[in-house]
Amino acid sequence: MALASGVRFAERALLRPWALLRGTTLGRTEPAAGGGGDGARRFGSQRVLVEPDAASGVAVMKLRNPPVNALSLELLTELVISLEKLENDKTFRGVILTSDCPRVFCAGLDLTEICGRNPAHCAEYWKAMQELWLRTYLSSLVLVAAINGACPAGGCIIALSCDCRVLADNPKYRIGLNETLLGIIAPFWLKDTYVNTIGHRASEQALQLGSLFPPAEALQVGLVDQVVPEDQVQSTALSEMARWLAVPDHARQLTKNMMRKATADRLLRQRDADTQNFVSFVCRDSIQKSLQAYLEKLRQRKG
Ligand SMILES: CCCCCCCCCCCCC/C=C/C(=O)SCCNC(=O)CCNC(=O)[C@H](O)C(C)(C)COP(=O)(O)OP(=O)(O)OC[C@H]1O[C@@H](n2cnc3c(N)ncnc32)[C@H](O)[C@@H]1OP(=O)(O)O
Repeated sequence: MALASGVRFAERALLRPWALLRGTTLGRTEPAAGGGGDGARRFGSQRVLVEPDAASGVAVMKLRNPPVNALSLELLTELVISLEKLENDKTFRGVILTSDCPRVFCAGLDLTEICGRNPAHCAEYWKAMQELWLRTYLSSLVLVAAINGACPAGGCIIALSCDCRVLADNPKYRIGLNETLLGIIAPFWLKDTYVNTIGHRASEQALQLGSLFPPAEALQVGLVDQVVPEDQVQSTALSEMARWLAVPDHARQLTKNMMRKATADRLLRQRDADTQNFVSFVCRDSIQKSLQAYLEKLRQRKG
């Protein structure tokens, strides 16, 4: 079949995630609350809850790594595996990605994974980050982010890797790439994703300033597609999903691939170098000090 040979090429180049899996409980299946048939059964892992609806071909994937859905190595691995499972099941055409943690969609990279860790651990962690981005960015499924909480840095990238973003209208739910404020730098593939979404000039400003946009500004700059009252985020995400699923899969998938492949290929061509850059950068004493200070500030700041 002609379908997305480029997507398949990219998928073949991706790591197998199983080796990363440590102490997770993937594959567990349990009846959804009030559910009966197969279409109502949910599955998932400790940190990712998947509620599949076979009738509509849409699954809701909830991040549940309290308190703030920081992207730990385990969460990254479980996300990759859950996504792969849905992609391999031809019943499913779309996924709504949302948070099971109150007030936070995803706090981004788990700073405890790169603070005071050895280079080998940082490298393993970064490879898992690359893997998740590649898989989501090139996913053949329609991905809609239902952003029901704060969405900084890596959380923003999760959202930007989706095809469409719906943000709850709450001034505390800010979204953007604030890396520079932590003294770190967004890698080129993250920058490319930003530019592809909001354009060069807006990215140049927002990346340097580490801007986190409140909902109205996020909508204005094009970081999100809709801002709706908090209690309408899920229903709006479902409506958006219906709009995207009204398009024939093969045409939509090939078009998505055409729009995104060059960006993903840039990372695929230099994954090892990107990992080495990341590791040598975050393992510098000065960067470790800034990250420690930021983490300490977060721990002291309550509310
Ligand atoms: C499926 C598709 C996926 C695609 C994915 C691709 C991924 C590719 C990613 C590539 C990313 C590369 C670059 C990324 C860089 C980063 O992400 S750096 C991290 C930046 N994050 C932040 O700056 C957010 C920091 N946190 C906050 O601002 C707030 O915590 C919050 C999110 C706004 C929530 O506030 P609140 O509800 O008030 O909670 P707090 O009290 O602040 O925090 C609770 C505890 O959680 C700890 N914590 C918070 N954030 C982090 C974190 N990022 N890492 C580790 N720990 C964190 C915080 O210290 C508190 O801890 P305790 O005091 O011990 O309870």
